Amino acid sequence: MPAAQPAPLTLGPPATQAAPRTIVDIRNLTLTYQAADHPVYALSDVSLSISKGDFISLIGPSGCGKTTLMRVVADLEQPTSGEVTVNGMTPEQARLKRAYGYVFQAPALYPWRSVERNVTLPLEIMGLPKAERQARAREQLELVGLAGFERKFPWQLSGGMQQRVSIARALAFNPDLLLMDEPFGALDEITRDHLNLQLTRLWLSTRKTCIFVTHSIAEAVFLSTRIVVMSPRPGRILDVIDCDLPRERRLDIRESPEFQRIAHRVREGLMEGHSYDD
Ligand SMILES: Nc1ncnc2c1ncn2[C@@H]1O[C@H](COP(=O)(O)OP(=O)(O)OP(=O)(O)O)[C@@H](O)[C@H]1O
Repeated sequence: MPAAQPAPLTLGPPATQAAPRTIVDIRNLTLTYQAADHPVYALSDVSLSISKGDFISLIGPSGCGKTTLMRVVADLEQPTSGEVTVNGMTPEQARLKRAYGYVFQAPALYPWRSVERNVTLPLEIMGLPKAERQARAREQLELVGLAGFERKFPWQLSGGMQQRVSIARALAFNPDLLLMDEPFGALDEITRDHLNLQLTRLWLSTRKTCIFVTHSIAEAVFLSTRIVVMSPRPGRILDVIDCDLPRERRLDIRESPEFQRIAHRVREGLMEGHSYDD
């Protein structure tokens, strides 16, 4: 009998175990924050199942709980009631196993570390050898179109480039799931178009499961396989819309009748849940 091999570094379920098709399962999730003087009803009875390879956008009015929902999946908030599993694990287990990468609204890079050393930071914490850290960082920086920028510092890059560095950092430890909280919200429209294109290519080549928060209907339709439309607070799911456009998307798909039809349905959902009287 061959000698037992040392266990490989597990970044998700063990390789021998077939990956579960459902990556994120949310059942009857309710979350109430206890603010100083009153409860804040952030989420009410949210149920959603996200399959491997899905690109899900969460869209809804400001304050409807989109970030809260992502933070529950990431084990950064605890639900008041309901169940959430990530890769078949509790959010806490998934966090400890580094099952997801998280991209915040602002790039949150360390200004004193080079681009490469920002990307290698989570790998340093995991204790990977230097050569492997560098190889992985270079690979991820190439994926986000930043090959050649390894030695630059964040302050030498544009906002869009900084956000690409934070995506590379989130991908560096090869998580199954990528959580992105309005990563392009602060960028101008042309840069945003460019990053949307790059993100679809990245998603196509890596087949990561993505949850993406946005306020832009066009961005949601362009990127997603499914769009989750949420109501004003307390956030509930109003509609889940399949985006059955071809997976390989160019920007001019936005002119197509099918794209317009989906965008219209998202807009209708948002208007239905929202009062515009004031
Ligand atoms: N730690 C907290 N304590 C109390 N209330 C909170 C806390 N975090 C968020 N909230 C409130 O919960 C609600 C949902 O917030 P959340 O940030 O999830 O909304 P959002 O849909 O992501 O908003 P936006 O689109 O503006 O980013 C808001 O009313 C917010 O003020």
